[in-house]
Amino acid sequence: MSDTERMPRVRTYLMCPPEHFTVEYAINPWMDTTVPVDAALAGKQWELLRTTLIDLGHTVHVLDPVEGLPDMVYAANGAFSVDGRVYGARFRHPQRSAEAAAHREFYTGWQFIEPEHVNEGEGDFAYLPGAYGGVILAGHGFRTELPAHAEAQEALGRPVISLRLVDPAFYHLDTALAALDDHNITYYPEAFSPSARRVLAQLFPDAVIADRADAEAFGLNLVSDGRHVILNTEATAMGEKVRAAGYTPVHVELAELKRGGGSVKCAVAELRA
Ligand SMILES: CN(C)C(=N)NCCC[C@H](N)C(=O)O
Repeated sequence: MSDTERMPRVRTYLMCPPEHFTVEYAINPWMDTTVPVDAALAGKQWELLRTTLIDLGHTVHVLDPVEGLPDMVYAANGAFSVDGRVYGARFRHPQRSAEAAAHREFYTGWQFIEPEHVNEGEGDFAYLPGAYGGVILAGHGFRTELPAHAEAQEALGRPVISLRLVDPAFYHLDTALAALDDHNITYYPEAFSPSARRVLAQLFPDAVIADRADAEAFGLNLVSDGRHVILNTEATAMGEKVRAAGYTPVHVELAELKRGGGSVKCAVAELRA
């Protein structure tokens, strides 16, 4: 399919500025507490991501950052919304647990479902409205626990496909898989268990397949509006792969946020009213 045939869909997003961003604890393999973070640079890169989304025609809401919650910039982890219903997050690590309340407050007026099980919002859940009548892909193995998948299905009324992650470097689903549009995905197969790989190959035969270098460059941690695929500047090869599949890559420098173990997608939650 050529680039001109891909139709973008206007989105509404939620982001949280890295005002209090530091790497003062290590809860994933990417975090190194011995190298100081350049907070000013992180702020500039975050702002460029925000304005890129706005320039593409999308709406970006901003969540107030809370002092003492340095990972709050990864706004995708705070909840997961589908058609006006919001399944709240419950963080695996105590360092992040207070973020859930800040997100809950943001969703005042939405139908909010309080979770019983550990889950890290859009970090481990992706929604494809055009695939199989609307399907949720869900990761488990490192952060989100398996019973949260059934809880999300009950809360959101959409089938949830459970996918087991097996490589600690790719500890959230959104480090290893992304929705490119309403019905297709890109993913790095080796991040998943053999059974999960079979499930993905069966459900998404036209998926764009990424390799380890793409995943390590956080090239799968992307945000797509169905046409424009926003990914970090390091992920050049991944950009070419999505271009070959008919999408338009838009690269944004986000190196400072990688220091906390995240990139574009982690910093952006989609609000599906
Ligand atoms: C793509 N990823 C991994 C995310 N969705 N979130 C990033 C979370 C980073 C944070 N330091 C943590 O380890 O929780």
